[in-house]
Amino acid sequence: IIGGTDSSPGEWPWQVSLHVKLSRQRHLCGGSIISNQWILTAAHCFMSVQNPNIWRVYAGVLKQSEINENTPFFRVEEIIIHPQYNSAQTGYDIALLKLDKAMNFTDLQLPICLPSKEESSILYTDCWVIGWGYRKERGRVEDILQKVTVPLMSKEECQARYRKRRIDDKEICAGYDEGGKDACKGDSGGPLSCRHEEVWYLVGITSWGEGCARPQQPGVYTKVVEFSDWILEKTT
Ligand SMILES: O=C1CSc2cc(C(=O)N[C@@H](Cc3ccccc3)C(=O)NCCc3cc(Cl)ccc3-n3cnnn3)ccc2N1
Repeated sequence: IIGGTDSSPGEWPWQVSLHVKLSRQRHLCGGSIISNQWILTAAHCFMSVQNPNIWRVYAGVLKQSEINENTPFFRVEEIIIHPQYNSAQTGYDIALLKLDKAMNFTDLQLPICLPSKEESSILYTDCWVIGWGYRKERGRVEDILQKVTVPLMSKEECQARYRKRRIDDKEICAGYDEGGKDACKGDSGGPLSCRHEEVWYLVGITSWGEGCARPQQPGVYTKVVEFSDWILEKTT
């Protein structure tokens, strides 16, 4: 996260850290708890590692330094990547992880609401992107979960910023024309969370951008409301 600040314990209880354990173990992506057995994240996280057995899901953590060989984690029973996914820049950057067992909800691990199609006309004005990603383009994974507020922008404005690309109806952009606040490497798969009338909704999944926090290069997120049928089909 560029231009953000430290989160507090329990501030974002739906945020999880997805680790890959090969010879070493490391945080690779963020994700969001949407039920006691399902995590929503980005499809691109799995392009090099599709084997469910090497993934570890850490919930209820604020700091990466809380994670060690004794920290409890969930194993992944199934990885469901959207069938139309090709690359982050061409959309459908969404995946579901089925946990090997249902988690107990606590103050530190709770699900976030999925936006419903009926409410897709809501203009969200209080949106935050969070993660343990880099604080600058050439950085490193951060210890304390970072948060930054970013304004949503229209598809037309976003398309004007990305002339060489086609911004899909199932993508949503957020950021500042002057740059300075954005997601970055290590944040992908995590939530773009928006609060509306005291309830938090999972509006976006951190997907791609041209550099991090550059002027007129907003972050591009998978627009979750466009996939509610797919999510319901796969998780019920
Ligand atoms: O221990 C380490 C050090 S190396 C490392 C790299 C990455 C990484 O590149 N992540 C990518 C995605 C990815 C994940 C898995 C495999 C390959 C790539 C990412 O987050 N990418 C974020 C994409 C992004 C989204 C928005 Cl909304 C705005 C700007 C950007 N960025 C543009 N340039 N950098 N970030 C993630 C974890 C890592 N852990």
